Amino acid sequence: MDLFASLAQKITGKNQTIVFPEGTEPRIVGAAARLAADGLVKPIVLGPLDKVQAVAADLNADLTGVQVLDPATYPAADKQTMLDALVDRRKGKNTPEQAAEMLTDENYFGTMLVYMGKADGMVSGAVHPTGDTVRPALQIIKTKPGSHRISGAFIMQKGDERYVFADCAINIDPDADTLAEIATQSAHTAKVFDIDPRVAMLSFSTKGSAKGDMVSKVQAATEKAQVMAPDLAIDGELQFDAAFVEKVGLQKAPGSAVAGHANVFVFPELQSGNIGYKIAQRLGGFEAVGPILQGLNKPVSDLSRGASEEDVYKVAIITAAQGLEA
Ligand SMILES: CC(C)(COP(=O)(O)OP(=O)(O)OC[C@H]1O[C@@H](n2cnc3c(N)ncnc32)[C@H](O)[C@@H]1OP(=O)(O)O)[C@@H](O)C(=O)NCCC(=O)NCCS
Ligand SMILES: CC(=O)OP(=O)(O)O
Repeated sequence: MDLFASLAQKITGKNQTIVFPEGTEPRIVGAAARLAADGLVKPIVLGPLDKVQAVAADLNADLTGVQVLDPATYPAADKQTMLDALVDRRKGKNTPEQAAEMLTDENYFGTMLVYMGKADGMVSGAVHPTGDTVRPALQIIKTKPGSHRISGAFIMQKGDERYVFADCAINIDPDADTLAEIATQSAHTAKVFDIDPRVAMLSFSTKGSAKGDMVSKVQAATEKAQVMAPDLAIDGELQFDAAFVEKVGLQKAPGSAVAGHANVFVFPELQSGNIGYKIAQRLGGFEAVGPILQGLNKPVSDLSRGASEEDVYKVAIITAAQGLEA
């Protein structure tokens, strides 16, 4: 069965509530209306009712089943409860005055709805850059037990081909420990999407063909990931051709259980990860679904600002499916 059909089946009837802070953005309103009409999630879109309705009218979208919530007119008692919860969560980090200021930002408001259990997940980032979208989740929702860092993966798919690329969104220059954790998180994400993971730790070097600090970091991360998850197929350091092309894998990394057959690609830092996924998407014709945040206590999903309405719809389905696991 198609990936999204099977996820849609999983969430149907589960009434997962997903909050969309960017409620006046047409791609968001269109996707929320479709998700409600298809009975997949209960969307909450944030924004002034008249503005959301105007966007829906322009799109000819039906808002039946979509809750519109305007933070500006949120009841005073509920706002105070939210503020108290945020002040408590950010104790020692932010003052009450700073917390009140944070709640004027729709991404903090939406994240608090998730933190307080009033929504099961959040999807944002069609308009906001990644940092502004995910910082509230990093500060408030935080990592789940066993995770130390949050990272961002993409499911890349074209026809029957399906791969995981990570980290393409969050950790700018991960150290070896973080890279090892990204590898095990990404293997877990692969399993959620019915991919039997074979994880390649990517570099510009294969098995010592080049030297230097960048290569040593990937080698150390590979060893750490293998220790963290001895049952997983993880190997490195591998160049992309050695990881992906059987003949090249045999030539450059003979005996590797991953080389030539990798389907989970862990990039050494964010420049290569973010550039790599966009090249596969824009030149290679792969659909890029994500970034899916890995390691968070509750699901919050970022979008690329280049996301289409269809991307928003699909990321919301993934977020709701993650909510069932949380
Ligand atoms: C994610 C990002 C915004 C965090 O940056 P930041 O807010 O300056 O980070 P800070 O170091 O000030 O950390 C803010 C909080 O988040 C936490 N945090 C930061 N990165 C984290 C991570 N990867 N995992 C878990 N928590 C993290 C910090 O511990 C801190 O928590 P605290 O306030 O409770 O102490 C930053 O790493 C970034 O810009 N990444 C690249 C985003 C991007 O542009 N991607 C490309 C497009 S997708
Ligand atoms: C994931 C990503 O690259 O996001 P954006 O295009 O919004 O920067």
